[in-house]
Amino acid sequence: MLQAREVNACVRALGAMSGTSLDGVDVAVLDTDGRVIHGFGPSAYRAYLPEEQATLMAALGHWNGPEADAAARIVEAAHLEVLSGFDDAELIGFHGQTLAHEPRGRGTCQVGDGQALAEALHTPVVWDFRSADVALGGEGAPLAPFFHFACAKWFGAKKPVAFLNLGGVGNLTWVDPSKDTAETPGALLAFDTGPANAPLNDLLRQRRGVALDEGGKIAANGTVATGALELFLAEAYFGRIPPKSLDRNDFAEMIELVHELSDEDAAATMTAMCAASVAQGMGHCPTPPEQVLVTGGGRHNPVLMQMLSVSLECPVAPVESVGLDGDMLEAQAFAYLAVRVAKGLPTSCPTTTGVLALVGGGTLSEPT
Ligand SMILES: Nc1ncnc2c1ncn2[C@@H]1O[C@H](COP(=O)(O)OP(=O)(O)OP(=O)(O)O)[C@@H](O)[C@H]1O
Ligand SMILES: CC(=O)N[C@H]1[C@@H]2OC[C@@H](O2)[C@@H](O)[C@@H]1O[C@H](C)C(=O)O
Repeated sequence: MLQAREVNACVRALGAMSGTSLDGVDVAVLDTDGRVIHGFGPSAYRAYLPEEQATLMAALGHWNGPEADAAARIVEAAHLEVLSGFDDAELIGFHGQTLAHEPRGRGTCQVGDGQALAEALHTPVVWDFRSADVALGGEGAPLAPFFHFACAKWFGAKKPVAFLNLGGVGNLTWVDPSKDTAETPGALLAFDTGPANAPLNDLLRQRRGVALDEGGKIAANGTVATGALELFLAEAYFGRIPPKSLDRNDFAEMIELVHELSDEDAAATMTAMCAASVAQGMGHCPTPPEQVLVTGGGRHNPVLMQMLSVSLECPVAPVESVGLDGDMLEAQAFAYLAVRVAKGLPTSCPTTTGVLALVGGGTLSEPT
């Protein structure tokens, strides 16, 4: 019987995240009772090979069929490889790879079989974190907010702060740590801000065969096209009241807005689009946060960080400034959420996903 089910037990959990930028699998150990963070453990990263990444890319938008199956096998093999390097986890939180996300339509689809991983690793696995939330009327995303609340408590925040994740898609969590728990009404507000790095990555892959604008060097030599930026901000998504979420490719057509621009101007404009969507989203925060703590790969881009600093009305800093690891925060989040699921605790609430009631999303698969 999994010790995690004992209410007060601290569990050594391993979280695994394969995000929308499709670059690889992040894995991190977290010690937690599902409420309080007791400690952070080792972490690892397993990049997808170019041919694996191409298969994952081709599977985006496929809810099932051969493309989705091929993606699932890659996701399972990559996770097995990296998770096998850890031998003392009592529980694994396995997010899988999102191929499609349409919470108000067909649902949400993360591929990778958690039961197969539980068997291969001889360890219980929590997976399929998003379906229960969507079934109860929620967006199914973002799910990291309850962990963000625990992080704010962990570093001793006393006033509201915001966590901003800049991966393929951007998401913001406003946290009031003076409230007792994440479940307390008014403690959290969360939503996807807009596209973050994915559209620029896709543009540069098409035009230059490179995966990203390393260090923002291409954008640094460009000029922002204000007309394209204004057209982007006129998208209906930005007028929607949160909670709200996005699929990776919901803004794929924004490449059209920059298609006549040079690589440098297009990169500068797309970087500005990311920053401007965050600035627009900040207006939804119940009170201005004391600071915005940036996590995810976008914090490695100084041009993006500078644009955020200029356009937000509060200090902006990477999460490392409060002792957290911005490359592993999402993996740690799914370790945390796995423990909550095992203990029957909720993982989302009306103000994080728009779900009708507190819901604990996830399937617990024990090895047979
Ligand atoms: N040194 C860097 N310079 C510029 N951009 C970077 C750098 N490092 C990472 N990035 C950007 O961050 C992306 C990866 O971010 P991250 O790993 O947080 O995404 P993800 O977790 O896959 O996405 P999501 O959070 O949407 O699921 C890269 O694809 C790239 O666009
Ligand atoms: C459907 C889906 O996979 N959404 C991801 C994606 O990547 C960032 C943003 O969009 C966020 O909503 C979510 O991931 C993070 C880990 C979350 O659920 O908090």
